Amino acid sequence: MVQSVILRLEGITRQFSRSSAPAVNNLTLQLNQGDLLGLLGPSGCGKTTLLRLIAGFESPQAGMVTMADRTVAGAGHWVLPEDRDMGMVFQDYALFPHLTVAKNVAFGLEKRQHQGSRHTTKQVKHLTQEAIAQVGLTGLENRYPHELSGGQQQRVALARALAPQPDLILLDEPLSNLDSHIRLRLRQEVREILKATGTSGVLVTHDQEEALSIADWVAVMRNGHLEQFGTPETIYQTPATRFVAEFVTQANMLPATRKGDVWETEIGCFGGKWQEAEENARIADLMIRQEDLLLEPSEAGALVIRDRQFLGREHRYSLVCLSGRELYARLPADKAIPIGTRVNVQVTTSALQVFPSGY
Ligand SMILES: Nc1ncnc2c1ncn2[C@@H]1O[C@H](COP(=O)(O)OP(=O)(O)OP(=O)(O)O)[C@@H](O)[C@H]1O
Repeated sequence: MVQSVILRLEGITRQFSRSSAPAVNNLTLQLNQGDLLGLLGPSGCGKTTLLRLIAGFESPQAGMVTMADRTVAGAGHWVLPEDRDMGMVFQDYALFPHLTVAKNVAFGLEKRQHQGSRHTTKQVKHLTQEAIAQVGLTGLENRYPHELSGGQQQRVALARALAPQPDLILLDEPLSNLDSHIRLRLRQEVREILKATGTSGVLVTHDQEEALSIADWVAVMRNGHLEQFGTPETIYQTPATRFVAEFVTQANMLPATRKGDVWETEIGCFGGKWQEAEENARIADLMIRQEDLLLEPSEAGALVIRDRQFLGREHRYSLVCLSGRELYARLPADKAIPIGTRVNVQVTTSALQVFPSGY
């Protein structure tokens, strides 16, 4: 089945002032109908600006935004936000406190009705009820926002965005105001709701776990440009740059020097089959993911366990090398190695990735 493209960004640039670097710099990507894209990156990398460019709250100085074959910005075109077929969900819910759940959800539909939309009052009622049911809030239609939990309020915001059945939903850090256990549950639900309704989505987040766990595609941004675009699996397993490796996988990075066929580090030498660029490099950082470090207690061990955190299924160990460098390892929680134990480490060579210096 050929999927149609719902969103295309081509060479989008937005610079707020001449003296500052572009907040979004020559960015190109596309999203297929029904897919969910996670925009991920550290604070200030341009995620929100990019979302606002898609929404039409900002206009690009260069490039084009196309939504379902309609150019909405660039190349002489400009479509106002309210005329783009999209819904928005914000971090702070942005509900009207004096309106009930049903009235909040119906708001966009009624506003469109006043602007001459095709919906009859009966249809507005039906679409409202349907959206409320989709987010699991049937029965709470007459409550006011202050009578709902944060998670429920965010569901109302989602229902309000879904009710007009938009092509695309834009979600700006929708879960970051919620407690962690509600956040975990709701993020799965948001994905399920979008999938069940066939709605495409763009979700801004600075939380790598959130992006990897719910998005079909992840765009990692840095200083306004796209650092890597790929599936969560690709981003996690083969980060394109050292930045992606550190930011997304929170992997350990170990300085290494090439000695013949192996890379020498302060915790041992590692051999393997390297890429050509890696073969030619003399100095590099080796990426070792936390879950790929195996610990073997040994009195002559080169590392010491400084601390241990219990994370449920696993322990996260902080290890100190002789140089004082700190590394992290995650191991199944069935066996706890005491703090203070000296250990050696083993790494599956196939799990290593080399980032030549200056890469
Ligand atoms: N209206 C504006 N005027 C001037 N500069 C702006 C404006 N909006 C954003 N910026 C700047 O553009 C850059 C990108 O900001 P943006 O809010 O898009 O980043 P972000 O990745 O969403 O960050 P955060 O996660 O902290 O929200 C920042 O340097 C910011 O200061």
